[in-house]
Amino acid sequence: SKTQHFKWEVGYAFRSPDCVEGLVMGINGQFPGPTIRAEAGDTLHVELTNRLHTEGVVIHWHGIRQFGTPWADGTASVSQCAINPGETFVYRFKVDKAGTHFYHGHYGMQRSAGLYGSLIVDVAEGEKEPFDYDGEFSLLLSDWWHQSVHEQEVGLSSMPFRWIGEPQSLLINGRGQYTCSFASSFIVAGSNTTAGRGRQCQFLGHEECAPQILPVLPNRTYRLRLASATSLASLNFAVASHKLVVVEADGNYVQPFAVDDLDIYSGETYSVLLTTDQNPAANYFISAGVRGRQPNTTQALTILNYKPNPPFKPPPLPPPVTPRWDDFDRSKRFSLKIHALAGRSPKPPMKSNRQIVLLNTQNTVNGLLRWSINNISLALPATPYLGSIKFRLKHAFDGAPPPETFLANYDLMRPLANPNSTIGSRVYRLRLNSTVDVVLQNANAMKENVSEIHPWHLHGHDFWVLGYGEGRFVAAEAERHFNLEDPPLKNTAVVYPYGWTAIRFVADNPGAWAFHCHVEAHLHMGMGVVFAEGVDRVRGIPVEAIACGSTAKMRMASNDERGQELTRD
Ligand SMILES: O=C1O[C@H]([C@@H](O)CO)C(O)=C1O
Repeated sequence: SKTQHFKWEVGYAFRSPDCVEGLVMGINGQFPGPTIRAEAGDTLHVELTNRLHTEGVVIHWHGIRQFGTPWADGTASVSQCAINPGETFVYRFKVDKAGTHFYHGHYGMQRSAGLYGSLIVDVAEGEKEPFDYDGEFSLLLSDWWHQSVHEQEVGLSSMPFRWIGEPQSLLINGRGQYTCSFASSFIVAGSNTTAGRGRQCQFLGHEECAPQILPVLPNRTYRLRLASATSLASLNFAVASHKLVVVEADGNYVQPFAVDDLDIYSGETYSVLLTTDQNPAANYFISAGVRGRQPNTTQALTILNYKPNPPFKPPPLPPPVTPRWDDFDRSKRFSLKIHALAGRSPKPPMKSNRQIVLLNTQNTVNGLLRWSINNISLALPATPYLGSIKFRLKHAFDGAPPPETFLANYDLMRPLANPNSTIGSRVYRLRLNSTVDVVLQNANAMKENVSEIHPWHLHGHDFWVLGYGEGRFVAAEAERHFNLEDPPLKNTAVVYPYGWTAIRFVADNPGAWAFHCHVEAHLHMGMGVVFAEGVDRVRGIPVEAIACGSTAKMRMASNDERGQELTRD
């Protein structure tokens, strides 16, 4: 293993991700940011300088557990202070496990501004993956708005509320087409399958918004690494005429299974194997279309280009049809196909020490639309939790324990009679090395007969997905059906409308960790909680991570010396 050094500058640039010019947040002038390629066991040393003129920034390494380096998790207000314009923060951490990951901004809604990139970890030298392939491609999926992130943020916290709406475009590796389609000859009336804007794109290949084509040879097997950095969209991914064999989910091996298409939620990653066993005289469409919410966005397209066909040779067959957005039974069937690969992943403890039930509801707080968890809507404090817990700064956040469940007579199927909830900053304190079950319980939103889909992402840990269910989670009944045999290990899991999802994890990573809906707007509206375990054991928090809020004042009050010691202790 080795240490890899990167010098990155985050800044805005004019780009045309979907053929329409706007501002993107890039790294070293690149959008999406540079791909990091490492080997398991490597240490990454990323020197990040903020070249935004008036905003702080942080970068979260999604899927990396940050054992021993909780301050490098890159979550503003949780693991560190935002990096100020002109300042530099060094992210130094180990990538301990092979897998498909990505990185992204985690301050305000900066992920939506385009701050993301791929992070691929290969197996360590001498190790082997449990499958073979001849070549690979990384496809980072995202959604894109023409409205600025600032307008989006202000709209979400305005009265009257202004929802961000569905994205204008879907992007594959930062490329989409808003003004034209390169499958216009296949337009299906009334469907979002192909671009509604009938103009045919004329690409030479060098255009910023030209799709990145995947060149392949016949009769080979390719690994497609998919990662969804979307802000809102749940996606369905497919390659016309080709089967996809799922082998990895969120950086963990799964029991291989073949599908025609797969659902991928924001925050998830998958590897699929594709064999080029179709007629080699043709090219084939690759598509990603919206699922889970009523779509108003045309599907993202690129081409599987059988060599030696020209890259843009039009495929004779239409793009795959994205399954109906609200066919949730279909989505659930896919979720239930995912099992851990025997012998390659740890099994869950058979019992948990604690069960936390998290009910999500859409609420109003002083008339503003918010999301709440057990009736508390998360408002991140000015002082990051890691520092304020470590140094016992009592007034930096609400120290009361948050509720472990919700009222038994709560009607999940109706809008709240009283939609008021409160803003809060409480923390679930977990006993170090205890086994924790979390049940995500979905419910009706503000509008009747609406319950939305939410992908939840846990920082600092992988978790086992023990089960999904409909309606109210009833422990005695549900637990009998938990999968304790071969549940998949993941870091993101979806909770379906009016349903529940049960996960289990071991709180074995000293630090403060966010657990939240990965829909950017929903987190902004309060849809998250914070877990903390063993923080008193955390040693070596860099000064830069705590140079704000109450931890900064603490250091000044102690004339710097005690502060220095404290952070070194
Ligand atoms: O948080 C959300 O707000 C809107 C809608 O519920 C109210 O406009 C929407 O679709 C969300 O996901």
